[in-house]
Amino acid sequence: MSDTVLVLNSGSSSIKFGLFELSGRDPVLLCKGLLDEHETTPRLIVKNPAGEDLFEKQRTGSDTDSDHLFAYVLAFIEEHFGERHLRAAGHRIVHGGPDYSGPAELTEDVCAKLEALTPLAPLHQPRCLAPVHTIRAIRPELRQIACFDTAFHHGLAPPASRFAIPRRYEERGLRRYGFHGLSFEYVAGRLAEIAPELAAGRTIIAHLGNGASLCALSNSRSVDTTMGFTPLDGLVMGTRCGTIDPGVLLYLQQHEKMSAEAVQHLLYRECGLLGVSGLSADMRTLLASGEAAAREAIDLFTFRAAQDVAMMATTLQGIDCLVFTGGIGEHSKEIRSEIGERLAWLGVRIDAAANDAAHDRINGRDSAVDVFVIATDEELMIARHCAAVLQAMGGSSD
Ligand SMILES: Nc1ncnc2c1ncn2[C@@H]1O[C@H](COP(=O)(O)OP(=O)(O)O)[C@@H](O)[C@H]1O
Ligand SMILES: CC(=O)OP(=O)(O)O
Ligand SMILES: [Mg+2]
Repeated sequence: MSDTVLVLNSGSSSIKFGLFELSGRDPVLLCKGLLDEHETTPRLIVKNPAGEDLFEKQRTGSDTDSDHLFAYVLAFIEEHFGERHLRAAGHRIVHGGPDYSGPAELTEDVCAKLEALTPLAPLHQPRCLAPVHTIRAIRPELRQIACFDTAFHHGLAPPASRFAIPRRYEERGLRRYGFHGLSFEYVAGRLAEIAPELAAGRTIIAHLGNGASLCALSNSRSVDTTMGFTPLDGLVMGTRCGTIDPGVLLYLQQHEKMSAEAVQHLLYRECGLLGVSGLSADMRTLLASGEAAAREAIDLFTFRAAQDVAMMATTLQGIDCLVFTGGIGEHSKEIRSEIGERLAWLGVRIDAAANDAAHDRINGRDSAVDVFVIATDEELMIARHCAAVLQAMGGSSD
């Protein structure tokens, strides 16, 4: 009887899951799915590893929240993969605070500690922790493991980790943590497989999805990143503002008389591509639109991404390799090309045909920088961490 692990990845715009078999050297995907939270027709979609539909469940009138869809995920696994032994549920937890440099078992105490970090990731933390409670209620004996977005950046040190505020606040945890670590860790691993000669070099990974951030890697380790204390910092995102003059927040509170809650809602949910375009947070919609405001939102997105690549390159004292990943980074040749053009002064040259094909290497022969497109796989990274945790705990099947 082979062992399996269920992986849940709750992002800001999607909830994905995967069931992995743990018998071999690397976890193998058995099925994957999506909890589509569309307002009127929320759905659970399950696919086989080839991407073909296996099952679909629409939430009905009596089903009031995502809990029901998680319960269906567990029931589906029991029905179709019940002969295997589900050993653990692994969760992407966006904020791990200062304490976690690796995965942790989700005991009640650990959950309470992570819940206390909600103000530092209000869009994500409750969504990440909700399935932990649901699964505990249905399968209290099932081991649950947290894999943190922040853990990959745990080695971040001053000055990269520091804000220019009085030291007493830093002692209370006000520092830069960084996020998207599971994605950066996976992509760094893939890059080392595709181009091992670059693993020791200076690499910048651009995770461009609904949330977006850059990571500067030296010797495959994170030395700087654009997200900070919260996943609000850095690049322009779907609905988040990214880096902003803190004076704007004071102005909104003092002169527009906005409450702290209203400012939080504005900065997390109404800014970014949505706020500037007035149209959509979805890059596909903006690229297809002929409206001037949509173009302006795209220009701001690529302008700020290129500016911050230069900032990361300063940390690294140069750049050998640039990697695009995330929904936009993997799928939009226009955005890759526009960011590449803004970085021409750094010697970046993207080859048009290779960029169209979007397969691994996309730089031209005359490029001073190696440029790649690598599809991220946060679920597989979580499954790998869980496999290591379970192995360290020993072969027992509890
Ligand atoms: N073909 C495409 N062209 C441009 N953008 C795309 C394409 N496919 C997906 N995207 C964009 O990717 C973003 C979502 O990224 P993703 O990484 O899946 O999100 P999440 O952060 O929720 O994991 C959306 O803005 C979406 O428009
Ligand atoms: C940390 C973060 O922004 O995650 P996501 O891209 O899933 O919103
Ligand atoms: Mg994501």
